[in-house]
Amino acid sequence: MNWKTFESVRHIQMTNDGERHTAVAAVDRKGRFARNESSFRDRVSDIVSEKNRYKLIVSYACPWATRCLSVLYLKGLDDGIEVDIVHPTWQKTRRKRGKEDEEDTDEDDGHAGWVFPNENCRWIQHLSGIESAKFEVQAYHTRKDPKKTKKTEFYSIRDFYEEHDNSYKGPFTVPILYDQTEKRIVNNESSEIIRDLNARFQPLAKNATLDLYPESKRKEIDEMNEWTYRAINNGVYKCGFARTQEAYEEAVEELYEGLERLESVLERSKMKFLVSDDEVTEIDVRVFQTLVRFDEVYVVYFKTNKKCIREYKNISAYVKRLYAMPAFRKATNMWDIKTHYFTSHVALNPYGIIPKGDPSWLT
Ligand SMILES: N[C@@H](CCC(=O)N[C@@H](CS)C(=O)NCC(=O)O)C(=O)O
Repeated sequence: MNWKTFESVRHIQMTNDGERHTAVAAVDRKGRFARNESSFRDRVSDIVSEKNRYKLIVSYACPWATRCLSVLYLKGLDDGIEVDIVHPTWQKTRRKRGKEDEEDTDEDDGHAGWVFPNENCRWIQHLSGIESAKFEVQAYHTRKDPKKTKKTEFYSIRDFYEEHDNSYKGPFTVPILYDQTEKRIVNNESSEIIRDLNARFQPLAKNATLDLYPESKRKEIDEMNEWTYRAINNGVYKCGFARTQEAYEEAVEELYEGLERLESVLERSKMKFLVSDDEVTEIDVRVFQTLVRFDEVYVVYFKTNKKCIREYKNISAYVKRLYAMPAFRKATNMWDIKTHYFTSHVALNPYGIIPKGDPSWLT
């Protein structure tokens, strides 16, 4: 066990004392998880026809990022917008000045977050330093074309934020929509990125006729976005990152009320998707990402164990229906999902053991 590294990372994951921090530390005085507002909120104002001017930086593990990835695949934008994928296990994000090798991280900097390993790096070590706790690096996790960024190379997601604003203290989150011409973060808020992917890249979209936010359904989608975000998408995090029994119980109650409500919406409507029988919309994309992770991760890790998704008749059939669609399937990588949650927060799972689970019900 490397106690020095472990302690510095644990400290920063548990406190919010003005140092660079992660979302895990965002709690209020009552121990309730209080998510930070996203900070980069420019929108893509013109219609984009230039290939690979923008890139989307994601983790397969993150439900907010894979929202964007599903939309990118649904719209057929995979040849028009580049995608960079980070490794799911958080690492120290600051390397010693002048050192190229990511093993050489700055011991005095406790921040841990998303990184792109070198292409010759085969394993990522758990931050506990325990020898046996190491996680494979796939080619898709490795560092991407350095010429497209302002600095000579980027190692961590934090590097992208600090290129943009060196005084920014985090959290250094994905997804990021990055402008490769202006070399800047345009937006880091998934609910806005999916709207821009839906509407602003039409000349590059192979499936431009699909409208995920159609005029006639906007009111219904907005209304559903509100309660599903509060109770379900953000609700699982409020359960998992709660620091008092009271905060946890409040969050669990709200979460399961939300799931019962979703179950009855699907029971009553008998439609294939949430607000339409023939076309998927953004509400399906948003809700799916939480539901598909629920039984494999949240039930154990976030203590949302009153009921599994596979026990809900209508919700489980709905998740399976979406999972059968290539755009959803391609954006779902269960290895990255499980590896991230169980190996990144040293304060919550110090040994990085990944529970077995069984996602076979999805197919
Ligand atoms: N509001 C953001 C939330 C994104 C977010 O919380 N991403 C998490 C991963 S699931 C992250 O990157 N966290 C990094 C950190 O906390 O340091 C969005 O919806 O885009």
